[in-house]
Amino acid sequence: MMIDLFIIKVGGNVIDNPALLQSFLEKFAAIPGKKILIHGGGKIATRIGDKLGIESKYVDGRRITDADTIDVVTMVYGGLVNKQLVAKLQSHGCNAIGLTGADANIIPAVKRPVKEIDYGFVGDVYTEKLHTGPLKALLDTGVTPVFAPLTHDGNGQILNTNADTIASSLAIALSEHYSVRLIYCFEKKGVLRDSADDNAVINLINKEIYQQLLAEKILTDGILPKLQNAFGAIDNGVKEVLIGHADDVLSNTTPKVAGTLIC
Ligand SMILES: Nc1ncnc2c1ncn2[C@@H]1O[C@H](COP(=O)(O)OP(=O)(O)O)[C@@H](O)[C@H]1O
Ligand SMILES: CC(=O)N[C@@H](CCC(=O)OP(=O)(O)O)C(=O)O
Repeated sequence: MMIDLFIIKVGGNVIDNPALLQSFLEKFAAIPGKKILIHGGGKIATRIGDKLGIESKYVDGRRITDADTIDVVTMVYGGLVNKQLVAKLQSHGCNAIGLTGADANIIPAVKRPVKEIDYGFVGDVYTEKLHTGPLKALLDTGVTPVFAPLTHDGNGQILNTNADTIASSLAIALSEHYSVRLIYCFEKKGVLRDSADDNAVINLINKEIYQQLLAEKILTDGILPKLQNAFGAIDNGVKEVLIGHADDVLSNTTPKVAGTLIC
């Protein structure tokens, strides 16, 4: 079956680079058919937190989100970044609508239980409880949903959820109705064998190669949640997952893909 829905995630390093963001959004707007954008913005939240005297801490690529931090990320992801992206997409002729996971109750989550680490107001998504109805309705009217990486607990609490996880959860839930290609866009050409060498792209990663790369400690920081989520998607019905450069987003919606294919 042909791919009939593209779910595309764009990370904070792209959003923070005006030239790269501009070219990414132009290309995203040019993708024909149904599509959803999920954005990060971790870098911007860190910078604005710094200005407010609120320090950022990460464990395994996830932000420790205390009471002050959840306010910062709600403002930055749900406000500044989301609305700027929507306005820019509108200027490129893409009829975008900005959402968080709380809107239309699309992404319910639970506050991550405290084990060795207290992540604070970080939400783990209930993939099986996602409400895809409102999204299908928007897609059917030609509107393009743009998600901030925020979820909610149903009791009035906004939660911070890694944007890669939001993207894979939406891709899994929507795979029931569509044939989905999930594309992670960032500022590198793919998963690299040597993170200092931008051209050392690994074209294909299966579970065996993934285990080897983990053992060799080639994967660190933000690439870890990306790959965990990519495999989670593949294992749960998503047809195709790609990790590639933001500039390659348009070609990555065609059969001629660039970057790292996860299988
Ligand atoms: N082997 C690797 N290949 C590519 N990127 C890597 C690798 N190891 C670590 N990284 C780092 O992971 C980062 C991507 O994660 P992150 O900064 O969270 O991106 P995003 O905001 O797009 O999700 C890259 O910018 C890079 O610095
Ligand atoms: C829980 C958690 O870590 N949430 C992320 C959400 C933003 C994000 O994922 O942004 P990037 O895609 O730009 O990294 C954070 O606050 O950093």
